[in-house]
Amino acid sequence: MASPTLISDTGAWKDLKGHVEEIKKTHLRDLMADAERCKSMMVEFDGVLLDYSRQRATNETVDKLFKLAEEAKLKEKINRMYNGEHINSTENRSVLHVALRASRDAVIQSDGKNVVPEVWSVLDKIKDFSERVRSGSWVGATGKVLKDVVAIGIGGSFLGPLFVHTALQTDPEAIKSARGRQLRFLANVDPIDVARNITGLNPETTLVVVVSKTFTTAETMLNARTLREWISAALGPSAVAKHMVAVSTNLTLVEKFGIDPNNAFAFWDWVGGRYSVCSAVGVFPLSLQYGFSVVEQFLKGASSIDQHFYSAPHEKNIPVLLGLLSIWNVSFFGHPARAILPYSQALEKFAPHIQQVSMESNGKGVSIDGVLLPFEAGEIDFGEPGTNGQHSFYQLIHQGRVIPCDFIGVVKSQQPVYLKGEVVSNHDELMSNFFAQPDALAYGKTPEQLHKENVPPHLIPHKTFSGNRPSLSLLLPSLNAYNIGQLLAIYEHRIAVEGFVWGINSFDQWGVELGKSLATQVRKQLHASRTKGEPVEGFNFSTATLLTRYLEATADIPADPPTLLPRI
Ligand SMILES: O=P(O)(O)OC[C@H]1O[C@](O)(CO)[C@@H](O)[C@@H]1O
Repeated sequence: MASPTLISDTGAWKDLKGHVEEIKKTHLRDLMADAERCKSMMVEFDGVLLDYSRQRATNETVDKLFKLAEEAKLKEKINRMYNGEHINSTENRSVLHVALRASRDAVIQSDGKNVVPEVWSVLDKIKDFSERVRSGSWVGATGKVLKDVVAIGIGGSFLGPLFVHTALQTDPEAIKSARGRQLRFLANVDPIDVARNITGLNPETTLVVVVSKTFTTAETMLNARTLREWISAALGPSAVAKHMVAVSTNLTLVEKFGIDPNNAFAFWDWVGGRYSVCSAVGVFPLSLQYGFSVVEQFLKGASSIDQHFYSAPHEKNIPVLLGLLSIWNVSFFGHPARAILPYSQALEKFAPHIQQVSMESNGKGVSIDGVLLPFEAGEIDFGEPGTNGQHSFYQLIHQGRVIPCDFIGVVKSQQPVYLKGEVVSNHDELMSNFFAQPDALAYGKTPEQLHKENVPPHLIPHKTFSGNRPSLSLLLPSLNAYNIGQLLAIYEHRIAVEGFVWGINSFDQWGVELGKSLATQVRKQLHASRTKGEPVEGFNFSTATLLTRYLEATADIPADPPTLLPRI
């Protein structure tokens, strides 16, 4: 008999469908009472501790999930990824972000060629160039040191680097090496983002890095042309060569744009945009800001998890366990969302980055073979650092919808504060919440408990918490560059595990294309209406009405306006 195409046709999937009905009869209050069970649900690797005992799962559930992984050929798929096979079949590409952080002597093949030497030749170039800028041996057109950097890019060419930058900004070692320097990110095509990013900057001391895998992304290219104009207007067109550099896979378009390809940092089509933070996309701007040695630690942290993911058995493999538990929550419990709740302000841009990695990867409607999925894949990711989230959306998580939560805690704060006479340190105060929230979700509060506390009867329904709400906790030893790399790789691989088991292609993103092509049609219409007075045509009633209103209300804009840059 031919093997089934869809994972939902397998015996393991059907078995879990039946098993979840049994698990629904249990309560986390009871499951948590079994210390042996809890002990078996703690896994540690390289200082990172995962506790998944607050999942609505038993050891039997986990065994059944491993069977599902077997049916999905998870290990084979992981091996195929590391072996450089073209697992991104709709784009006919290998998926080798692990090669970006492999050690210099590693061998990772793509299309019959070891890609590691190329990776390291770009890393060496980044090290050299960033040291020249930081030391002042590469200066701007007027001879001034380039102390500020604006990185232009969007999506994967922005969110990962922003996450890492935000996390490093308060790390003591990174602070020392960034002293006197600024790194900003211009992503949105909204001119307000341009205004915000150039405010307070002097073109004479600014280096602009255009980051785009394709070098065709409309938002990035318009922002690049805008900042090229900002530099030329202040320093003359010849200054662009000293003040603009690029990161791309498309060096031909980089040169066409007017950037010397010698000042461009390459990466490769086997690096997906949302998996590119460890390529020059992140490493170059971050090295300019923090120095290469700090960024190298970040790469090492990611590499440590890469090796763990590749070699650890499923029961000890943190990304595998996380991925399977997500599948359990999404596909069997039917929970559509996941909250990412780092108890560290330094991780405030982690959830926005994971939103893209997860939702662009796994938000798919067909299997990798193009068969319509009879189940929902992907989940809605959102999150905020604790404790801010507690004062925002936790009400819904505690008493409204069930949202599986990832609690991420850090043992040692980057910036400890102790106040004499306070009961606990500021970090202990933060961590008290990290430890308390998962139990509040798991145990809840019963009407009986409330009666005992003399709560007035009419308030009892309002103050009752059903509990039985799943979460997991990840505890990191600290939050230095190495740990940040670990955290990134854990989530990247977890998301790959989910996609491998669902049987989808987690490495393409056709879903973003339709919006792009419709925007092209609107752009053409706006140009024709503004320059030739052409009426709005070819749109439905709603869009035509809105477009007409927009054009009429801005009819005073000349057809060919002079260059105008923000002045704030
Ligand atoms: O780096 P580029 O080519 O400018 O693309 C930016 C982003 O656009 C997308 O293609 C769609 O959002 C992402 O996958 C990618 O990270």
